[in-house]
Amino acid sequence: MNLLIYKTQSELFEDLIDYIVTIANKSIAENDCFNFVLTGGNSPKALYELLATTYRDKIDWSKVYFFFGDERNVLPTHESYNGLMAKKAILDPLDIAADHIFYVDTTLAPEKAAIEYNKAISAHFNGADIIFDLILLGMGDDAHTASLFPGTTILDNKEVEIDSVFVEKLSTYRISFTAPLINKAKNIAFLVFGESKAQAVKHVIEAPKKNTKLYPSQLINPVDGSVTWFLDDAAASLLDN
Ligand SMILES: O=C(O)[C@H](O)[C@@H](O)[C@H](O)[C@H](O)COP(=O)(O)O
Repeated sequence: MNLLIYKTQSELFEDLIDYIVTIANKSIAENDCFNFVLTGGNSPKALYELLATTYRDKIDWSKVYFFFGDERNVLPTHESYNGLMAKKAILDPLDIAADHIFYVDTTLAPEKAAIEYNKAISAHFNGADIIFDLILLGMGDDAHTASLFPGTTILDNKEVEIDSVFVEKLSTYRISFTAPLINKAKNIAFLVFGESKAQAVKHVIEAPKKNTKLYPSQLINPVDGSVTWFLDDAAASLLDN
């Protein structure tokens, strides 16, 4: 696990973009494509906007395929649909082709949406192992990541797949990558900033004994890949070393 801590968000974004560009260009050079999983939430919006403007010339976007690590159970036109945030922040500005974007079809019931998403992603990987080049993750102040929330059934799903899950505390369904699917990735990057996340960061990174039911982000341990935490000082403020 790599831990990178920054004084400001702009310094964090600069390094995170350099990290993304490096992985993207290596993937494109080796496989002529870059399979990139976006996170939802508020943290990544400015990152996506920077990739689509200041840094747009750093990557051949025609070779990039976009996926979503989780999605809310709302229609694609709803303001809290992660796909809509990404569409506005990066996918439309970069004019990404529709067949390069894998949205979760939330016009379907959650369980069916997860089944269809699994089918679409398996077809994209053409029956090969589903190993993404890079998965971006955020983390909530309750140490959830993607839609792996504390105490939910998806935490026990050991399959490499997308699943639907009822999240009691939100009284809503979510569609999400399981931890085993996330852990297959070549590269995983957590993007976590702000004081409100400091306690969760400490529990996830420094807890002497794991408690993945309580701190689901502890489930993220890539099988062969690497995980890098991009934190600002505030989010890292309770870490010992
Ligand atoms: O659908 C989502 O909301 C995300 O996938 C979720 O896991 C998010 O990354 C965290 O909740 C952090 O969200 P913020 O970046 O808004 O703090």
